[in-house]
Amino acid sequence: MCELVQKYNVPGPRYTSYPTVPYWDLENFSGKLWKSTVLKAFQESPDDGISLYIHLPFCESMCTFCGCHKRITKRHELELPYIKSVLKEWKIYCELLDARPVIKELHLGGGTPTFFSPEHLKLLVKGILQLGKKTDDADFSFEGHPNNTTRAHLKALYDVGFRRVCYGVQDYNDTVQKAINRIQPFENVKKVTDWAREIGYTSVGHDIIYGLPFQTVSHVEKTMEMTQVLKPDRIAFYSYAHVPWLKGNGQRGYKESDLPTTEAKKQQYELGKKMLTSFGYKDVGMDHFAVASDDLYKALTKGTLHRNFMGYTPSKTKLMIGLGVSSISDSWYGFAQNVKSVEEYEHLVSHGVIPIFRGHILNAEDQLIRKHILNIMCQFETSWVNSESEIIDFQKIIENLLEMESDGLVTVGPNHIKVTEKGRPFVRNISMAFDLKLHRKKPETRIFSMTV
Ligand SMILES: C=Cc1c2[nH]c(c1C)Cc1[nH]c(c(CCC(=O)O)c1C)Cc1[nH]c(c(C)c1CCC(=O)O)Cc1[nH]c(c(C)c1C=C)C2
Ligand SMILES: C[C@H]1O[C@@H](n2cnc3c(N)ncnc32)[C@H](O)[C@@H]1O
Ligand code: MET
Ligand code: SF4
Repeated sequence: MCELVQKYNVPGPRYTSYPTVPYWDLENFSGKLWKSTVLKAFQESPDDGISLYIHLPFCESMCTFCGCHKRITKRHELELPYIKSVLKEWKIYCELLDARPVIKELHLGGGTPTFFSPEHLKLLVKGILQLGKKTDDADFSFEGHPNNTTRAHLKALYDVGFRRVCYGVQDYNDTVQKAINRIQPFENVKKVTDWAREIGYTSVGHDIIYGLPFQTVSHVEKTMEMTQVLKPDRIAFYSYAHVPWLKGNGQRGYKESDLPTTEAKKQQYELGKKMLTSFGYKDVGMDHFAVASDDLYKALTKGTLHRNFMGYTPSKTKLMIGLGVSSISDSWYGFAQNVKSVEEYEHLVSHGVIPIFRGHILNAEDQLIRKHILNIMCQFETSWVNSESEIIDFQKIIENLLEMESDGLVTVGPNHIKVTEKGRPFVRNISMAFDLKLHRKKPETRIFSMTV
């Protein structure tokens, strides 16, 4: 296993989209094309509903491991203008659609949604629901910071339909917490987890990371033991993505030599996974574990599991609109990303403009490859019919997989590929075999995190 880890630990995309952002064809993209794909996806899926992601970028202090798009500030007077802008952006989209949108999924991410006051968050969600309506089985969720989520936040969001929350835990060890500038005692996580359950949330998630600076196998062991005490319904167990070259990201306060080696990181993953399994958690897909009764695991068994910019979700909607700075939207036929600066964002929406700055329209090849990568990431297998060979070169893909086949990570049939149990930690590498854009043009600079 160790040799495999060394061998396959290469830079690679996380495939929250295909094509991945660095491979978007910016020249053949326009706001006009984008709007036409949004409308098409909307009209083609009247019954599925749409997904909304809202990015709330502010945080009071900078965690140095964090790869998310955020703005560090203590100026809470920024809250209201930002929320008004998000509602304006939503209005622009609603005017484009020819019917009242039905919302299947709503996720508040960040940054720190709980930076905002409960009143402002309620105002935001009520404003969204004024122009749209919820499906009966809607999944409304948010990311809560254990250090500043209050009972009032949980209650306010519960009242407007939220039933799922995830908290950033990362690691409970003091040395690790100091290194990532995030002092967060167990008591805080316990308090917010208990409150959520008392109020009636049906799914509480914890995010845990391995491979953090100064983190050891025994820190992971201890963090898992403490996690078991609180019994979260879902656990995201992420590999630390070291991407210090991303602009505005604070990954500096520690040295590369403070990070665990590839081998140590793999041991942390193996132990974490073993412990989670022994506690009764099910492995859902890359990075995700859940109790058997959680919707995410049920989706895996039903074959409806889907992956988008939010990570894994229980079902697919054709249209996902991302509101707020840096958010990415997915219209099935295209992707578009919003501008990253708060000022520019607020300026654009105040002029009635959809605030995107780049995007990609999928051609027939992209759509097929995306389908297969989604199958690999969500169902751990994929198959194709002969007519697809006219559009993509499966021989090339099979060639790319030969070495992984001989290492026992996949089985390859004439028109079927299946990830083995041993191959599961390598789904990113296996997906890379399908990424014809990556094979045609290898990146010249570092853009992706390591796959292990
Ligand atoms: C709450 C924080 C977010 C996490 N993922 C996203 C958010 C908002 C959404 C997201 N993730 C990526 C993109 C692509 C945009 C881009 O500019 O490349 C978006 C919109 C990809 C990504 N995420 C992480 C990295 C390092 C990258 C880019 C490079 C790569 O594919 O490796 C880090 C990271 N962010 C989040 C997680 C869980 C995570 C790493 C495990 C959360
Ligand atoms: C939303 C969740 O994303 C995870 N997260 C944020 N940045 C990184 C990173 N660089 N590597 C791995 N996980 C990360 C945290 O666990 C957070 O809670
Ligand atoms: N900002 C929150 C936290 O750190 C939510 C997860 S990170 C985007 O806990
Ligand atoms: S981990 Fe959460 S609180 Fe910390 S900087 Fe990132 S978004 Fe902000």
